[in-house]
Amino acid sequence: MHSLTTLLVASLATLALTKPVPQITTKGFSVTGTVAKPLPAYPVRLARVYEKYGKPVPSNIAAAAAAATETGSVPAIPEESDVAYLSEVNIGGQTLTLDFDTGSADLWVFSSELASSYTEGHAIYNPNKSKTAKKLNGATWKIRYGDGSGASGDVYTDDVEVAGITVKGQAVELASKVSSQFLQDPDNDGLLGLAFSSINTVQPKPQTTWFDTAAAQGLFAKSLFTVDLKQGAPGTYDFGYIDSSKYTGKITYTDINESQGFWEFTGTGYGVGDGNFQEQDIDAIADTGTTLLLMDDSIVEDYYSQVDGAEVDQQQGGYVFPCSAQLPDMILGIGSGQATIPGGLMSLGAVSRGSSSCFGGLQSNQGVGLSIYGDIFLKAVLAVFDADNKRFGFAPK
Ligand SMILES: Cc1noc(C)c1CN(C)Cc1cc2n(n1)CCN(c1cc(N)ncn1)C2
Repeated sequence: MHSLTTLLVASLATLALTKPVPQITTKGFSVTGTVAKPLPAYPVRLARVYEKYGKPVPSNIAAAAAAATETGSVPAIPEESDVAYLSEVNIGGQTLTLDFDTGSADLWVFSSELASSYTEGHAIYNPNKSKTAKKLNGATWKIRYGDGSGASGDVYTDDVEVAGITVKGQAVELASKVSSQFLQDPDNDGLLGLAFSSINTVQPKPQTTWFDTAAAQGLFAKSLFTVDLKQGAPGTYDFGYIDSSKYTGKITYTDINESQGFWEFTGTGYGVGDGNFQEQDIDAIADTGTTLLLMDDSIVEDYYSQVDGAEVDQQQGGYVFPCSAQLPDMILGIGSGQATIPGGLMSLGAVSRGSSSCFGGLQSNQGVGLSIYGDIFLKAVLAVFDADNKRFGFAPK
């Protein structure tokens, strides 16, 4: 960066830290007198300028950015057989456990607007019991997921706390209808979408995800979150920072294409066990809301051809194999690196209690043309969803 720019940035930095500035609140401007309380955005924006040009962030700016922004971590608790992972969220003083989903962009909840026969066993959100709820008049939503499940209803805004970080005025979509798949899952009180807000289903005006609302309010020094899921054990979602103790080696990044609203990238190929790596473009999304690893039939058939006794079980709806089988590792090329999914993670366990037949973690994407790198993949890595730089990263752990 040549001297003029340095001078400019430095003067901006000084300005931001000394000049009394109007305190922007959600209700517009109010001047806070002579107290020089820099806008959260300034030091954060300044830190980003330095980062953008690959320069070290001066300690006073980094300190100001850190003081003005938030980070947080929340456990991700696996449901039975790791079919989904649930995390606590507080909405207007009410605690629910939601499925954080990087494959969708609606924050919806089981609510007081559902028939009580549908809410048994669930925590529900009742806006009439919240001091901060406001109805978003005229707004409705309706979502359909890849497996045919879905829900619909109307919309309020309220204060939503995730990982100790509170976002004011967040759109909360109340379910007045949910499909049968959700009724079978008593611990799941709804979803918190972490895909791009461009695919939010609220009409007439789509709303932003909790993460995008928080980022727009300048709450994060770095607009990114990490996902650390584990097989049969609690993991974490971290917001605004990368915890270096959660991975080994280095993080490998690949650019994402957000035009479909997903964390979508082009994988570089795959390998089965210690076999040859097959270089091929794989259009993939990183999706915490999908249990499995869903890929093209050719790859699925290649993988199970190396598993003795593996076969398609129509009744179970996919490949099964003897639970005694030694499963090969699955290697996924991403960016300049390769993610290894150990064979032990490539199973969802016995198809039913006591059965010796196990359900494969890798299944067909039914030819939809997109591969879905779901929880089976995410259990093998520390995943970084970096919105600032429009990139997805992974590291061994
Ligand atoms: C998950 C899951 N899988 O088997 C069961 C049972 C569950 C849990 N149970 C509540 C049923 C269910 C179905 C869905 N979910 N939960 C979460 C959202 N869904 C997604 C998200 C997404 N990104 N992509 C595809 N579908 C479908």
